[in-house]
Amino acid sequence: MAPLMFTVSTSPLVHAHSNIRNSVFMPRRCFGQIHLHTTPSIRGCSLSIRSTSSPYSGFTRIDGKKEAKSIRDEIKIEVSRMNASKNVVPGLAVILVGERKDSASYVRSKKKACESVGIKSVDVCLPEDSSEEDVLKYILSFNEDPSIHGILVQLPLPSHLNEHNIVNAICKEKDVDGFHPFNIGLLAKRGSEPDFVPCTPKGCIELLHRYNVEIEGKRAVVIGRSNIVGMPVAHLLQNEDATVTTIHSKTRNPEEITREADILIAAAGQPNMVRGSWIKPGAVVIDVGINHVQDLNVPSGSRLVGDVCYEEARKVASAVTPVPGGVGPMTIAMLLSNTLTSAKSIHKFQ
Ligand SMILES: NC(=O)C1=CN([C@@H]2O[C@H](COP(=O)(O)OP(=O)(O)OC[C@H]3O[C@@H](n4cnc5c(N)ncnc54)[C@H](OP(=O)(O)O)[C@@H]3O)[C@@H](O)[C@H]2O)C=CC1
Ligand SMILES: Nc1nc(=O)c2c([nH]1)NC[C@@H]1CN(c3ccc(C(=O)N[C@@H](CCC(=O)O)C(=O)O)cc3)C=[N+]21
Ligand SMILES: [Mg+2]
Repeated sequence: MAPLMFTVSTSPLVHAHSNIRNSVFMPRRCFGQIHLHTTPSIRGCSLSIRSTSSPYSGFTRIDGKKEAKSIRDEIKIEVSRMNASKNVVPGLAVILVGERKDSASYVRSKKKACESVGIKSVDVCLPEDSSEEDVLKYILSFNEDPSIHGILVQLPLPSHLNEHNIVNAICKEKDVDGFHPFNIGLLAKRGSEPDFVPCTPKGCIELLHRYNVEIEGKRAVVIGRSNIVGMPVAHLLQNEDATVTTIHSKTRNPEEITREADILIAAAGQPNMVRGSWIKPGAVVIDVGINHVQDLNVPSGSRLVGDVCYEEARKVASAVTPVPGGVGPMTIAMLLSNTLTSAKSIHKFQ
């Protein structure tokens, strides 16, 4: 644990406009570490909903693309430091089954990101009708392969495959997605830390840290309870002493619950579900959703939107992540970070 050593204003409420990017309070090198927050930068305020114009002169667009770039720059330095000292190149294996276009595109982004920091990436693309044995064969060989430090099986898998059996086969030392029951168990268990935290949830928390958003004692609401995002991000927030409520598809009147949130994380996969009126004024909103919606005004015929109606949210919230350019790039940066951590741990490099 490496608490930050900044001594800063102890005023409990600081206006959002003091939450400037590039602020001297911005923690550096904070991925994969645990922070002590002494800078409550985003102002909490009354519950009355103002949906006309922003009460904050300092609305912040949380720039995940920029933060991810700076994390990659640091990872690149660490990768070369490790290579110089141990003659080891971290290696990530990605297994893709089937031909989903979105999955293939994430796999390409991961490969490109690996190249940009000097991590070796090995991709295996298997046909849609692969058997469980086919997939397990690759996992078992990567488990044994000393040049591979991280193994990721792109989800969702084709429906005839048992996700549970496949994810469990990844050895826990190379579980850079943090989806193995061992790591999920440690995440959920109080007083223990998992070896790997799932990348998207870790990216969300990292953004909150980097923008000096106070979490302790705040009300956090998570929309979604999936194994990939909703469930682990709720655990992470609770571990940081937020009071956490989870909303799912059976929740009644979700907007009444989201309006109480100081920190709102939307991961439902429902385009523009979160309207301005769902948001408490001054709240910080993290939009995980990646939804392709039809737009005949653009050449591709479709456009990427989040779960949050950004144009409405920016008038009410103090800070919002955009889609694209918010959580997505952070997810990939956290994957690189987890792969580096794994390689360091396997090769006993500090
Ligand atoms: N930016 C990134 O890096 C990533 C983005 N994503 C995106 O995040 C979104 C969520 O992904 P994922 O968690 O995998 O999705 P899932 O479909 O696995 O889970 C969605 C969750 O949202 C809940 N939900 C769905 N509709 C509603 C609704 N109308 N009201 C309340 N809750 C609802 C579901 O409830 P129930 O449990 O009851 O079914 C479920 O818990 C998707 O858009 C996905 O593309 C995902 C991973 C990474
Ligand atoms: N085992 C596994 N691990 C995952 O981490 C995993 C997965 N399976 N299955 C699918 C989801 C989704 N996911 C994303 C990664 C990057 C972006 C990303 O970079 N998005 C860009 C835009 C991308 C675009 O333009 O399409 C952005 O938001 O700016 C999005 C989504 C990882 N996932
Ligand atoms: Mg724990």
